[in-house]
Amino acid sequence: MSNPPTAAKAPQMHRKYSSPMMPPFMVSAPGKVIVYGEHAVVHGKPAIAAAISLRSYLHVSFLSKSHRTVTMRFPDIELEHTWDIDKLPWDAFAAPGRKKMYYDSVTSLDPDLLQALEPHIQEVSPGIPESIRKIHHSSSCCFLYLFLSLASRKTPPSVYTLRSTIPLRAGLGSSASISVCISVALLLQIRALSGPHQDQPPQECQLQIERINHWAFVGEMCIHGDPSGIDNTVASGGKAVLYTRGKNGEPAHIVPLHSFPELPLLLVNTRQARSTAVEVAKVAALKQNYPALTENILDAIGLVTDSAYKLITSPGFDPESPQALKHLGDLVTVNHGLLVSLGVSHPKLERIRELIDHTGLGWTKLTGAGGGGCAITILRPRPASLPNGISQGNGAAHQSDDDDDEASDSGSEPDSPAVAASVISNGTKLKHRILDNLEVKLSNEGFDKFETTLAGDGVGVLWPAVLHNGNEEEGGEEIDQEKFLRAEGTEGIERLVGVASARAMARNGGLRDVREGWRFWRPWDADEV
Ligand SMILES: Nc1ncnc2c1ncn2[C@@H]1O[C@H](COP(=O)(O)OP(=O)(O)OP(=O)(O)O)[C@@H](O)[C@H]1O
Ligand SMILES: C[C@@](O)(CCO)CC(=O)[O-]
Repeated sequence: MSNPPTAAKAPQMHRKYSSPMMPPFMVSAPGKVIVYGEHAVVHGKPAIAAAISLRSYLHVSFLSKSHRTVTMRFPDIELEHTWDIDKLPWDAFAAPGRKKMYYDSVTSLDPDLLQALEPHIQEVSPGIPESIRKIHHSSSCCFLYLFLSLASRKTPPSVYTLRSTIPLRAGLGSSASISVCISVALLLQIRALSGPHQDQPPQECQLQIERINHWAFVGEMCIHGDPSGIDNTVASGGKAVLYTRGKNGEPAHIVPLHSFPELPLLLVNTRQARSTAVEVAKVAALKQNYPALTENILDAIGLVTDSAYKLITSPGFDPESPQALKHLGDLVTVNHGLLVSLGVSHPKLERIRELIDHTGLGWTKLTGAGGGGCAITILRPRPASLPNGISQGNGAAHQSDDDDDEASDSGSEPDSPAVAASVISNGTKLKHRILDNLEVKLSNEGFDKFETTLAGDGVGVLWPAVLHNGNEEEGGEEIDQEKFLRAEGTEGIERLVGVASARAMARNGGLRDVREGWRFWRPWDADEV
């Protein structure tokens, strides 16, 4: 497999797109969950977020020079639009004082550039309902702002096809993930990135990730009003970070958490649409009306994050130890309560929490902006510890601090405390029975359940978009745009792009998906690409 063109070392090749046509290539970026600290992070408190295994995938293909068009195909939101490259407002973006280089720092959107883009955004999806049109326009604005900032008038005609396995507007950073994909694709096209390749030193990996993240933040600003930057940071670099927003345009303080445990995570989507911008504005209004009270709640959320950070980075931290997990779980519970008091929960999130609490499977909180979206549950690690200390209260199971009592199978209802206790004697099989039973209940109430792993890879590159299925001798199978569009659901997309989690499970205990042919910038273990 060849590497992406790395022009940093060959300046004479810079921005040269002559024949033969560039091969199609793919990039991908993960979604994220905020484990602790959402909303408070907007107001300068620390938060911890981690990448998840759900991802967006962007396929870039090139047309012959006779076309002078750029096409955005975003079927997840039923958006497809083609612009004439020559009619885009290149002059506005290249005006003296406005032109940005790929290494420049852009911390806010330029209102004049937004105005120059406006007619090109307005021509997208006329005559559809306003609520959907707004979504189309956010994605178009993100794409066009980045395209005009990073590409040039001479850019080759191209088609950008994006599909995501991350549910939209669910608190899982779908917008950041697409911003990262668009940024990395454009940066690769203009040869402003080096690698990813084997043996790339960690500092060099970090530099590429920062460059991508920087532009992804610009894309995020086009979609959100006032993002903290935490989502794009995790979608770019992967794994997990402690993130504190910079004050007055200063850079954010980002501490990569390389020791963050790759914990199994239950994710439940309320399927209640909401907008991050609206939820963030709710908290801003609360702060305006009740400044001292709101500041205290935000401070308390910051303390939750601090406590988790101290634990995770303490010497000898063992995520498998029941005490450590209980500490992380208690913090999840407290964090959720504080978010409820900020007014960003939703009855559906509370219902999910009630259903999961009843099983004793783990600790649950809303994640992301709330107001709908998703809940996360940190699962107890070993079936043996699953029902520890479950006791009866108001008909629901809840955890006590008492840890080591065993109980026997009573044969009652699968989610009753007695049956939860029986998991100890029946191990993993029963844990899965409880999970299956929960899935049915959640699905009956219209919720979607996903099982994922925390702390995965960041940006990935498949250059060219060819998979060899383990056989480097044969030419391999090209992933073309049509195959990508035809792939059915998450499973179909993952199969097409070479994700083999089952194989990985057998090989490494399910800790990391295997992504055949894909390369990643992994500053935490630069050799293991
Ligand atoms: N698969 C996709 N295809 C095209 N556009 C997308 C896709 N996923 C997200 N977007 C864009 O991102 C917007 C969703 O952003 P929003 O911040 O509301 O949700 P989120 O990023 O999933 O949640 P959060 O920010 O709380 O984690 C959509 O309106 C759309 O413009
Ligand atoms: C609610 C919020 O804190 C998290 C969104 O995923 C907003 C942000 O950080 O931009």
